[in-house]
Amino acid sequence: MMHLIRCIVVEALSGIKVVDISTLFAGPTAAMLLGDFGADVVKVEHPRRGDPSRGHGHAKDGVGLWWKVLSRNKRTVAIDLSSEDGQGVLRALLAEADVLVENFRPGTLERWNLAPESLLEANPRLVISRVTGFGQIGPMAGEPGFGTLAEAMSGFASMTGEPDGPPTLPPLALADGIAALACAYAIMVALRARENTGRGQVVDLAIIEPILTVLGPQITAFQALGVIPQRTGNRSSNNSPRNTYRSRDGRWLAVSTSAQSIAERVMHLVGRPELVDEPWFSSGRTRAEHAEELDAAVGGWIAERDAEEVIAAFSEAQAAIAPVYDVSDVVDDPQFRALGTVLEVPDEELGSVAMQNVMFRMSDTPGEVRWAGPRLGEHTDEVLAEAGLDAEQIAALRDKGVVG
Ligand SMILES: CC(C)(COP(=O)(O)OP(=O)(O)OC[C@H]1O[C@@H](n2cnc3c(N)ncnc32)[C@H](O)[C@@H]1OP(=O)(O)O)[C@@H](O)C(=O)NCCC(=O)NCCSC(=O)C(=O)O
Repeated sequence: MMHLIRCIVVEALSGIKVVDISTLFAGPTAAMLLGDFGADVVKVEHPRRGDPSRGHGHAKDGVGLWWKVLSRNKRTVAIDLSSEDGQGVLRALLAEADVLVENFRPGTLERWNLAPESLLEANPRLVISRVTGFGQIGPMAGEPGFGTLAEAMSGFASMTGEPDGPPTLPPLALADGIAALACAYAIMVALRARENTGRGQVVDLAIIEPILTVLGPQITAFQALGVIPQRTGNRSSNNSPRNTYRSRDGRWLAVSTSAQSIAERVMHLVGRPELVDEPWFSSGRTRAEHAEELDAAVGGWIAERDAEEVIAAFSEAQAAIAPVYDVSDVVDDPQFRALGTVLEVPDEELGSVAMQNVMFRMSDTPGEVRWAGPRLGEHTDEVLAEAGLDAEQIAALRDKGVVG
């Protein structure tokens, strides 16, 4: 019997149907993370404009590459949600759905007669995840939001960069990515709650909040001690040596000594064991006050050796070091290769497309990238038929421009 069950349940989230009407990155990434583990994700796009992420970043042969990653494992349906007919089609899709992911500004779903209360009335088991910049309540609720604004408002940018330089934004959608992870987590929590209560619910996820979790104890330290984190470049206020250092052959290497044991091994390795006996060496925070001296010791030692020699010596000493990679190194790296991190996914439009694999390995119900982002409206007929519309109804909606 056990054997039979294991054969049938191959994917962790099979049987979970997700309707993703969100755009750009935070909401769609959350839906992608569910699709990676077997949820049936139906991505809804505007019939004429498509998702804006199709046009973001690099394109090959006119095909957006980010889209290929973001919409992997999803089926795509084009529905104009601003039309009454389109709203009816969405309601039909939601009748059998477990999860709705949306990221319109508060008020937009309501304006489209798709208020969460009415969706829950029709399907009380639905989990509705609302991703916004600032949340559903409060003075900024109605404002358009981007991850960039969250990186600014959370305190992240104020503590990032060189001490004498400007506040620094990351060159990627960092707060969106963090919000996406939180959103996927929130949905799993709500699905688990539904097992207890039998009811779905609304999740209010503001992009400005999950990044605070990553920022750690900054609020706690401020309230307790008045500490305001300052920009420290590559240094950390929590430990030292912690920096990037240049080897003799011109490569950059990153060292961290968050653990006391590692800090001690590093100083023995670089020939400065006496520093370990300094009273200030006994904690990361007090080591950080001596970053100048510690960086000079480690940086000087590394500068006299080639990177390969440095890495081998750190490994031998069981100290922590990593080369600073760019993506060309990532796709070539034996560790990532051993993990199967980089994947080639067959694709009708591009032949094949490389991307990062699912985020972690599971021994019994592993995730899988089954296909890359589909064409606009590729699965409209199939998905609407499953929702109970016949071919004539679909053709009529297509003629009106409601679906594509
Ligand atoms: C992304 C936004 C700033 C876009 O703001 P607005 O353009 O004012 O849109 P609204 O939310 O009010 O939604 C209405 C618009 O949705 C568009 N839209 C999208 N899909 C559809 C479909 N399927 N049907 C009809 N309309 C659609 C359409 O253009 C509507 O405009 P009309 O036709 O005029 O009605 C906002 O949605 C927002 O703050 N979202 C929450 C935070 C978020 O997820 N931000 C992006 C993260 S990515 C990021 O940070 C980054 O890229 O950087």
